[in-house]
Amino acid sequence: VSISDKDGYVQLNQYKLKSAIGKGSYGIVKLAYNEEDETHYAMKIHSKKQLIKKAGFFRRPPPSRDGKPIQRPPNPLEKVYQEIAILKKLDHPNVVRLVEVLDDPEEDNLYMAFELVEKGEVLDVPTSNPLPEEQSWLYFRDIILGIEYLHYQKIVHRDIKPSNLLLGDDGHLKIADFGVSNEFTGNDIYLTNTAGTPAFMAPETLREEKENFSGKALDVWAMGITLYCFVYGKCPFVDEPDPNELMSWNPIRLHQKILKDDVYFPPEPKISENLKDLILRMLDKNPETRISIPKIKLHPWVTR
Ligand SMILES: COc1ccc(C(=O)/C=C\Nc2cc(OC)c(C(=O)O)cc2Cl)cc1
Repeated sequence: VSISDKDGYVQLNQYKLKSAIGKGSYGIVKLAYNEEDETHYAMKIHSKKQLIKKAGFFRRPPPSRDGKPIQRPPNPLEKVYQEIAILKKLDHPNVVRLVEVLDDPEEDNLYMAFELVEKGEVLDVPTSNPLPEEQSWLYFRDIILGIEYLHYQKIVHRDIKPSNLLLGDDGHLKIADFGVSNEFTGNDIYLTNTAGTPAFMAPETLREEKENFSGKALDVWAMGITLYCFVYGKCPFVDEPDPNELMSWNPIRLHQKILKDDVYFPPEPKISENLKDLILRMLDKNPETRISIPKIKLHPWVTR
C-alpha cells in the first residue's frame, strides 16, 4: 500500500520512493530507500492502466474478414509477468538483479525492486565524449559474458543498447530491461517480428520477405551497434531528418541505411584495426555469416 509521508515521499511498504532516475518507453524508475536494510534500490514502476491502454486492449477489434473469431491480443499484463518470470531465473554479475515485486491487485501500479546499479546508464548516445578504446574493451567484455549467460539460459534480449547497460561503482556493466526479450527452447529461436530500438535493429528483421531469423544473431548485431556507439559516441545508422522533407522522421530511410549502407568509420577518434574488424564481423548484414558469441570471445581484439 502506498501513502505519502510528511516530506511528500511515497512510502511503499518498507520502501521510501525518491527521485526519478530512469525514464523510457517502459515507464519510470525511481530511487527507493529500504528502511529495513537501510539500502537503496531502483524501483521500476509499471502503470497497469497504461499497459492495458498501450496494448489497445479495450480498442474495438477489427471486423474479422473470414468470419473466424480473431484471437484476442494477449493480456498486456501477461508481458510484464513474462518479464518477471524471466528475471526471476537470472543470476549473473552482468545482469540486473530483481529483488522483489510489489503487485497489489487493488493498486494500479506494479513495482519491481532491483538491486541499485549506482552509476546508471553507461553512456548517453549521441555524445561528443565517447569512450576510449581501452574503456570500451573493459565494458564490452562484460556485455559478452552477460549475453553469453542469457543465451545459455535460452533468452534473447532483443534490446541491447547503451541505455540498457548500467554501470556499477565497481566499474562493471549489468544488462537491463527484458521488456521485449524472448525465451526459447532448443538451440536458438527463429523469429519473424520486429522489436527493440530502430537504430539497433538487424537488417534481417527489416526485409520485405519475412523469413524466420535467428534470435541470437539479433543480439550480436545490437552488440556491434553498441560497441560502435561506445567508441564514436553515435550510431553507425541514423535517421538524419531530411531538410527538404516535411515529414522529418520516417523509419524507411533508417531501414534502408541498415539494409544497404556500409559501416563508415570516421577518421577521428582513431581506433585499432582489430576493433574495426570485430565491428564489421558483428555488423555483417547476413546473419548466417555474422560472427557468433563463441567466435567473438576468440577475436584478437577481445583476447588481447
Ligand atoms: C545516476 O544514477 C542512476 C542509477 C541507476 C539508474 C537506473 O537503475 C536506471 C534504470 N534501471 C533499470 C531499468 C530497467 O528497465 C528499463 C530494468 C529492467 O526492467 O530490467 C532494471 C533497472 Cl535497475 C539510473 C541512474
